[in-house]
Amino acid sequence: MLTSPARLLVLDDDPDVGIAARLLLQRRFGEVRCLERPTELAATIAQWRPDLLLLDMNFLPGHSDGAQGLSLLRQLRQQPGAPQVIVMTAYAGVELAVQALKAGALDFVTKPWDHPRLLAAVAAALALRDPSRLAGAAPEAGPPSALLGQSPPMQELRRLIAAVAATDAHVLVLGEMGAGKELVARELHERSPRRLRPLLAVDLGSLPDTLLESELFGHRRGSYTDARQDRPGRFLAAAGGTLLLDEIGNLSMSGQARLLAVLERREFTPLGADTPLPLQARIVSATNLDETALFDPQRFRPDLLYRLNTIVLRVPPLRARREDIPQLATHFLARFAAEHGRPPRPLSAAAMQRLQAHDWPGNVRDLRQACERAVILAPGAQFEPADFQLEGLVAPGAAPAEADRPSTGQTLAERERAALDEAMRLAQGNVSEAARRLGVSRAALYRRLDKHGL
Ligand SMILES: Nc1ncnc2c1ncn2[C@@H]1O[C@H](COP(=O)(O)OP(=O)(O)OP(=O)(O)O)[C@@H](O)[C@H]1O
Repeated sequence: MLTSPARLLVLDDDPDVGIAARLLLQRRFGEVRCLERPTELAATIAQWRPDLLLLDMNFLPGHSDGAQGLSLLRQLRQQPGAPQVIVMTAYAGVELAVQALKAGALDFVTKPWDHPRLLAAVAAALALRDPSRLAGAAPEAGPPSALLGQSPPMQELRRLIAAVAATDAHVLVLGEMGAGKELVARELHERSPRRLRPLLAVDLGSLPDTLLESELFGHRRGSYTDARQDRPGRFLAAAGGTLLLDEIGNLSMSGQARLLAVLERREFTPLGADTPLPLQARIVSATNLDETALFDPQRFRPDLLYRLNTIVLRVPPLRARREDIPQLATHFLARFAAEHGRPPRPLSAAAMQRLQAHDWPGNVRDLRQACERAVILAPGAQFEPADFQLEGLVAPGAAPAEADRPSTGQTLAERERAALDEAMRLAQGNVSEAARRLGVSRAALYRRLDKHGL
């Protein structure tokens, strides 16, 4: 898509910086003008109306505290219609970056800059101002979708993702474990103007209450005994990008209260800091709690839910979209064959039927794992039903084969425990390896091991 060229203004007392910025940015984004003195800034903005200002933080020789840049930034924020600002400094510590963001900068880069980093920051800033620029500014940045499945519910989900991606609305992703909630959050980020900034995820289920604020809000050096240096929290690190709050349903009541305060005020205060910072990350939250539990006020604050669920994306369980199974299975089998150095092999018709008939209580993650196991263990030239070891399978209208007969009365919890046991055994106790085999994060595995007392 063609978009109108952007207007970029660079203010830096070093003319070489202006030349370098023009060489890098002009061809890609539009016109670049350079100023060396802050006194020319107001008139240039008024007359030329730039979309974005790249602002040096120090103009007087020997100064490195960024005070001049900060003061200019504050003045600019008072002016309606002023451009977005990315600050540049050779002396960026977290301290100055934090102050600049607090004063209203959208982002910061250090000099000498890293080209991809500066290009990404500029593209993201322009896209935030005008999402239609994204396609023209960085066509290679949008990867093909990783979210497979052409069933009607998946098509509907994709349509919703496309519709909300360009907005800043908070999104709540609901679905059973392993259904693809994190992948949906990634897809949302990748389709959004924020995709050139980070997508960060915090697993609230494994984060103790005591670490919640430091992790999300960050802290200043000395704010508590172990805080030896400043640490930007996730809210700050995801500025301009997306923050996925995973397992939000596991957040304690006090954690819920603290999160609510941030979302209401759209600002947060790092531990030990005096003034708040603006919340510039888009919040996407996810949970596998079912909706009855989530709407239980004893468990989850309705006022927080109301903030989080501006848009709700429901990821259907795999058993509700069995027509997606062939595509997913074929994809996983090919991928794991390549990964494990095995030749590609077809699925027999019986195996495909078997996979489609299975209920997949652990959803796509289960299917993925069954496919990896089959790739490693299957002896024949094609995959047969028994290669997937689907104990517990009851194909509708069909008696299960002897080898696949369900182990009597096993509950989901028992099967989860058995899967954990098996993964830990195969990984010889190595948690990272076991987590990889199960397709979950280390934190999620620890939580589940803990739940089962393993
Ligand atoms: N539609 C899909 N297409 C391709 N891969 C998928 C799809 N859905 C899920 N997966 C894969 O299945 C695995 C589980 O997905 P994901 O981690 O997104 O699930 P989740 O719902 O967030 O799980 P949990 O609730 O346990 O955290 C991942 O490896 C993911 O890449």
